[in-house]
Amino acid sequence: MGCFQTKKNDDQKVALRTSNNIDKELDKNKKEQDYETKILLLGPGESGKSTLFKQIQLIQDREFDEEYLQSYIPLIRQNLVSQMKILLESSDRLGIPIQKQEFGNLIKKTKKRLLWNEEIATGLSELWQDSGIQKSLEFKDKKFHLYDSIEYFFEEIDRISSEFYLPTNEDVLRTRVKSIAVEEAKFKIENFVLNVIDVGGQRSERRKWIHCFEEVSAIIFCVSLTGYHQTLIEDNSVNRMEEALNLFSDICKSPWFLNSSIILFLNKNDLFEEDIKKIDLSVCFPEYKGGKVYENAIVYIQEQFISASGFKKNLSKRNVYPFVTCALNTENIEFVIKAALDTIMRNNLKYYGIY
Ligand SMILES: Nc1nc2c(ncn2[C@@H]2O[C@H](COP(=O)(O)OP(=O)(O)OP(=O)(O)O)[C@@H](O)[C@H]2O)c(=O)[nH]1
Ligand SMILES: [Mg+2]
Repeated sequence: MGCFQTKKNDDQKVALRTSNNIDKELDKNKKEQDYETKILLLGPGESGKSTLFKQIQLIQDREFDEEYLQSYIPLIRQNLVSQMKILLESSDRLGIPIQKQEFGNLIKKTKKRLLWNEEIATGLSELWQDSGIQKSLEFKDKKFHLYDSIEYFFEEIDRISSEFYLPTNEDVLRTRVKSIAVEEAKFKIENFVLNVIDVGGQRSERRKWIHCFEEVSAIIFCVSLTGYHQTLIEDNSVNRMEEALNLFSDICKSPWFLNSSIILFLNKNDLFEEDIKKIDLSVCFPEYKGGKVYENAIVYIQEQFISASGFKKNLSKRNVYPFVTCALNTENIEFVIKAALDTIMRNNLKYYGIY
């Protein structure tokens, strides 16, 4: 017993000494040099990677410039049109009648981007209030999928329709544009120079991922917490969280990332907090018995991802570093990004033999 006790104390002393040395090295690095790191944002479609990319830009610059904000006007208006089209087509399929049929037909027929004008804005606003459309909304996620922020944008449609409209930061963060190209940018946050790479997460986009796999310091793997009750856009027989778990497992086991820190962002916490009150996590994990209790559900999901990583607790040198995030919340993201950067730097010092 005594012997074990002494051994444990020795281990603790070594761990403490190593940790203190790393702290000193971090302080030294912080004072002396910029620290370059390559961060790859991975995860399935709609998990929040591009939103995070925009937030990192915002953390660096503190605001988006006017030209950038303006570039979002057509995208936001197109989000409104495309989502109304889905609502109208779904109402037809569900046999739910719409009052404003004529304008509805015009929206359903649009193939290309609509030229935005007052008539379109008023028509969309009236359609949104149509009792048929409101009824169809009740079937969201069960019979069809809509962008997460579409309710927010429809509620703001008067502001968005104004000829003087300039999107806010929140509008930009909430806009949905599916990534179909790899986007790469350098950011400076404190004394870190981050080379951040954002890729498309839908299945058809993942073949491009391998081109970014070399010399990655860290992966930030994004998962939408709401995926537990949603299916994929690409294949509506597959649950989103199951897809995320499989993908995460492949990434953690990949020989490309043996020296990379694996940071997990359990994202869309704001939506999850609401959803978990209504939909039990057991719809995705039948063995889950924690009920509709937020804390139980988060812990359970986190455990599933740690287990999928294959990193054995106390046996493996590798860890998953999980964070619960809301990518729309700049303060939250600034906090977790800085914590993640600290983790990445500590791991790099360990891997490259400084400690
Ligand atoms: N409410 C809420 N919405 C979020 C959050 N994170 C992202 N979104 C929204 O979710 C949608 C999808 O986010 P994206 O950042 O485009 O997702 P992505 O992972 O880049 O998707 P792909 O490019 O298809 O791989 C956008 O409309 C975002 O505004 C979040 O934490 N909360
Ligand atoms: Mg994207």
